[in-house]
Amino acid sequence: MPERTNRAHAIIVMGVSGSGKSSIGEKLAEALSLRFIEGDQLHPASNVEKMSKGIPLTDADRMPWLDLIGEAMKAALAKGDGVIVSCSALKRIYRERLRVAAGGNLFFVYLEGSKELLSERMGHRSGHFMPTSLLESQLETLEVPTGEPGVVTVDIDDTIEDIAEEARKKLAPLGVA
Ligand SMILES: Nc1ncnc2c1ncn2[C@@H]1O[C@H](COP(=O)(O)OP(=O)(O)O)[C@@H](O)[C@H]1O
Ligand SMILES: O=C(O)[C@H](O)[C@@H](O)[C@H](O)[C@H](O)COP(=O)(O)O
Repeated sequence: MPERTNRAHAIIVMGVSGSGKSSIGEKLAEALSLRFIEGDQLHPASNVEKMSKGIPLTDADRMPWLDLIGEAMKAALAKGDGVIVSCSALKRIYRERLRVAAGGNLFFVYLEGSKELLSERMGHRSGHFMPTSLLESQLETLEVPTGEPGVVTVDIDDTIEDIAEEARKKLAPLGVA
C-alpha cells in the first residue's frame, strides 16, 4: 500500500479506451492542482500506427510505452511534484511495472463502465486514432484492478465533473488530497 504522507503522489487514471481517462484525468488534475500528462502522447509512433489500423498492441509493444510513462512519473516525483497520467494500464503486470517506476508512490483511479457506454463514448469522439473496433480486445485484455493496493474504482455513468469529484473523495482517505 502506498504510504500515507503529505509528499507528492503520482496518480494514474486507467481503464479501456473511451472510459474517460483524458477527460477525468484533466478534471482531477485541476481539482488537485497537479500536472496532467496525456499518456497517449508518449506512445511510440509504431504503436499509434498499429492502433490506427485496428491492430491491438502486444505486451512487447506496450512495455517501452509504459517505461516512458514510468520515467515521466519518476521525473516529476524527483522534483517533488505530484502528477496525474492517463494510461490504460490494462494488465496487472503493467501496473506493477508502473508502481516500481514510481517507487511505490502510485495510486490508480480505475474508470469502470459497461461495454455499451464505452462504445457509445468512443463512437462520439472524432479525430482520435483509436477505432471503436479495438474495444473488444481492450476489454479482453483488461485485468480489473479492484482490490489491488492504492486503487480506487469509479463508475463512469455520470458527468465528467461528478466522476472526478467521486475519484477525489475516494483518494482522500488514502492520503491523496
Ligand atoms: N462522463 C462523461 N460523460 C460524457 N462524455 C464523456 C464522459 N467521459 C468522457 N466522455 C467523452 O467520451 C469520449 C472518450 O473520453 P476520453 O476522455 O477520450 O476517454 P479515454 O481517454 O479513456 O479514451 C470523449 O469524446 C469524451 O469527451
Ligand atoms: O494499451 C493499449 O492498448 C493502448 O494504450 C490503449 O489502451 C489506449 O487506450 C490507446 O492509447 C488509445 O487511446 P484512448 O484510451 O485515449 O482511446
